[in-house]
Amino acid sequence: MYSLILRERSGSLTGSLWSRIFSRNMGGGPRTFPGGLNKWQWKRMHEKKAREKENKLLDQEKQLYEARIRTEIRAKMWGNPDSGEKTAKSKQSHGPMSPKEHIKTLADRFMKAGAEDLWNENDGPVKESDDGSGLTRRDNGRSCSNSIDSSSNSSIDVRKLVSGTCYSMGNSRVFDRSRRGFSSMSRGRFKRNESSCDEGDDFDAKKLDTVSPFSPKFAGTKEKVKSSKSVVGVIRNKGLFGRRKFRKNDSSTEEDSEEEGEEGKMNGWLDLRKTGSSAALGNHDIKLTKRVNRNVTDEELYPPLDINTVREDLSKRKSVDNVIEENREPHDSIYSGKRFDESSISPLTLKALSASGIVKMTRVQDATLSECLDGKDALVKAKTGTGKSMAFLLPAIETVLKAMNSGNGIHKVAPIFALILCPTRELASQIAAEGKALLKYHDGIGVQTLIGGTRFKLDQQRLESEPCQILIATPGRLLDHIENKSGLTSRLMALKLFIVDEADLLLDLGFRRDVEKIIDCLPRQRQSLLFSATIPKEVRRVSQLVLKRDHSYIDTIGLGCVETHDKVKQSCIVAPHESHFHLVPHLLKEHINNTPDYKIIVFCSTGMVTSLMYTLLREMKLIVREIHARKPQLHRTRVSDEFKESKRLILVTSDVSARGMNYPDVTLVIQVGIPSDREQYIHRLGRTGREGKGGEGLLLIAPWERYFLDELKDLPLEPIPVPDLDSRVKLQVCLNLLLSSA
Ligand SMILES: Nc1ncnc2c1ncn2[C@@H]1O[C@H](COP(=O)(O)OP(=O)(O)OP(=O)(O)O)[C@@H](O)[C@H]1O
Repeated sequence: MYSLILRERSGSLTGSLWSRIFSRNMGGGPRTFPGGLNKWQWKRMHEKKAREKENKLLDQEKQLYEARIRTEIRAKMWGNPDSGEKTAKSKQSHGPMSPKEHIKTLADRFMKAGAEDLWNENDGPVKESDDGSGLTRRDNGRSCSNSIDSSSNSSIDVRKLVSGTCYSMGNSRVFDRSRRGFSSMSRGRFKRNESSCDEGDDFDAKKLDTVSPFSPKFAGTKEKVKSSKSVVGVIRNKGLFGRRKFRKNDSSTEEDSEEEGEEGKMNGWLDLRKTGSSAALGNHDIKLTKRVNRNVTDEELYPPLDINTVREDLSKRKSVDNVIEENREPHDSIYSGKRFDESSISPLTLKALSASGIVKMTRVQDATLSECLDGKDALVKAKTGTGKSMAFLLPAIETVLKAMNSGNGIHKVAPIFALILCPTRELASQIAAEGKALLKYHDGIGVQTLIGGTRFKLDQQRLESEPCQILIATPGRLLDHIENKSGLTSRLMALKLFIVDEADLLLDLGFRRDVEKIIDCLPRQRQSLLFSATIPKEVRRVSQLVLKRDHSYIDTIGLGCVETHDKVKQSCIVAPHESHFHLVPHLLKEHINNTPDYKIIVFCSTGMVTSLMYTLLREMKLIVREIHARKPQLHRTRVSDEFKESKRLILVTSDVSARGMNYPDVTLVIQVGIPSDREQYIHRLGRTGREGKGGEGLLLIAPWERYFLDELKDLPLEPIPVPDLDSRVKLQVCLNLLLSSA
C-alpha cells in the first residue's frame, strides 16, 4: 500500500512544481531564480559562497602570517637579529604592510572577542609569567605543553611578539603546521586540531632558554649554539627547520630508531612520542611530545572565566562520539551512563520515569535532551529501538509545562503546544501511550491522536472535550482536520514544538506535500525536531523545509558506522521466487524449534501477499496474526496490542509495521522479497534487537532481486544456502496455497 502511495505521489511532482510551491510559500520577490531555485535557496547559496570566500581569505592570511613569523625568526636565529627587520623592511616595499604590522593586525584580529572558535580546546588562561620577565604565559591543559619542560611553562603572547618583547623560543608554538595552516600561538591557542604539529615544539626548552633567538641572552649564546654540534644538531634536525627529520620519523626506518635512540640519550629528549595524523596533515604534521611531570597549579586546573566560557562553548560542540567516549557504559551499550535525574526535566516527569523503572538515559536521549531543552532545532539520527520516542517526548512535555507556566497562558482557544507527526496509525497510538505514561503525574496535560481509520466527528469531539496540549497525528488525517476548518488551525497557532518522527519517510516525496501543507499552518516561531534511524543525504537537504538554518545535526551512529545493531545476526537466502512460500514455513518451524519464547515478524511486500502468507501459515497450524492496510483499524489495533503483549506468536505484516513499532522481544524478522529501499530494510530489521537486546534477521530474495544486496554491502549480511525442503512440507504448502486461493 505504502509503495503504491509512494509511487503514485512521487511521479507527479516535478522540480518546477516544487519551485512554485516554494515561491508561493515564501512570498514576495521573483518566484524562481536561475536553476529553478526559490528565493531562500538562492539566498542561502549566496551566503554559503560568501562564507567559503571569507574562510579562504582567512586561511590565506594565516598562512601568510605563519610564513612571515618563520622568516623573521629564521633571520634572527641565523644571522643578525636585525636581519629579520631588514627582510621585513625589504619586503615592505612590495606590500602595503610590514611583516610586523601584518602580524600585529592578525594577532589583534585573533585576540578579538568572537574569534574564540579559532582557538584550540587545550588553550589555557593568559597570564603574566612569574619569572618577572613580563612574558605572557598560557597554560595548556593537555598534550601541547607536554613537549615543553616544566621549568619553562611560559609561552609567547603574540601581542608581545609583535611588539618586540623578548620571549623564550622553547615555549613558543609559532609554527603550527596544521592542515588548515593555522598559526599556533602560545601552545596551541590557535591550533585548530590536536594532530597538528608545531615545529617549535621540538626544541629542548632548557637549552633553548639559552639559545632563544629572541632572548636577550641569544646574542651571547649564539656562538655557544654554533659551537655545540649536538645542540645545533637538535635544532637542525628537530627544530624549526627539521622537516626532513619528521619525514624520516614518519617512515619508521631503522635509521630512525637509531636517531631516536640518540635523541633518547640527549638531555630533555627522553620519552619522545609521535602523535598526529600524517594522513590528514601531511608528513610535517607529526607532533613529538615528551612526557614531563608538571606541577599543576590551581590556575591551570581552574582557569579564569573567559577561557572557561570558551571551553564551555567548545564542549557544547563536542561530537557525540566524544560524549560516548567519556561515558561509563560499555561501548556497545545503548545507554550513556547519565541518569535522568541529572537533567533538568521536571520532577513529576522524573517520578513517572522512575515509576516505569527508567533511570538511565540512552545515548540518543543524552545527546539530544540538553539541545532540545535549550529550544534548538535538531535533526537526530539514532539506531532503531534506542529510545528516540522518549528523546522527543520529554522535550515536548517540558515545552508544554513552560508554555503553560509562562504569562501567555490566556488563549481564546485551547492551545496545542506540541505537534508530533508520524507515518502510521499504530505508531501514533504507541507514542501517545508512551506520552501518557510520562504525563501520569501531570494533571491537566493531555496527549491525543489524530489518525486515519477513526470517525472524524468523534475525533473532533474528543479534541474539544479533553485536554490536548500534545497532539500526535498522521499527516493525512491531520490535514483533513485542518482543511475542514475544525478549529484545529487556530489551536495550532500557539504551537511551540513541532516534531517529525521517521522524518526521512515523511520528508520523502510520498508524504512531503502533506507535510508542507501542514507546515504552512504552523507558526514560524517554533522549535522543530526531526528524528529517524536513517537519514539519507537528500533528506538532510530537504530537512531545511522544517528546520532553521542553524539547527544541530545529532548523529549517535557516527559517519561510516554500521546502522544496524551488532547483536542482530543478519543473513540472506537467494532462492527462486516460487519456493518462497515453501521456505517461509520451513524457516519458521526451524526457529520455533530452537527458540522456545519465539516472537516472529514476517514482512511481505504488499497487503495481498501478506494476506496470502497469513492464510498459508494459519493452515499450517502456526499461531499467526496479520496486519496490513487492507484490514480495518480496529483489527489492526487489536492485533498490534496483542502482539506487544504476547510471546510465541507470528505476525505477518506489510510495511505498516516497519517503522517505529516497538514490539518487545522479537526474536526473528523475516523479510520476504526486497524492501522498497535500504532504509526500509534497516527499519524492518530494527523490529528485533531493541533496547540493546539480540535478535535475528533473514532476507529471502529471488535471484533477480540480488542487485539489492549491493545497497546493503556495508551491513554484516551473511549469505546462507537454501535449506533442503521436505517433500511432504512442499506438498502440504501447495495444497494449502490451492485452498487459500480458491
Ligand atoms: N532510557 C530508557 N531506559 C529504558 N528503556 C527505554 C529508555 N528509553 C526508551 N526505552 C524503551 O526502549 C524501547 C524502544 O524505544 P523507542 O520505540 O522509542 O525506540 P526508537 O529509537 O524510537 O525506535 P525506532 O527507530 O524503531 O522508532 C521502548 O520500549 C522504550 O520504552
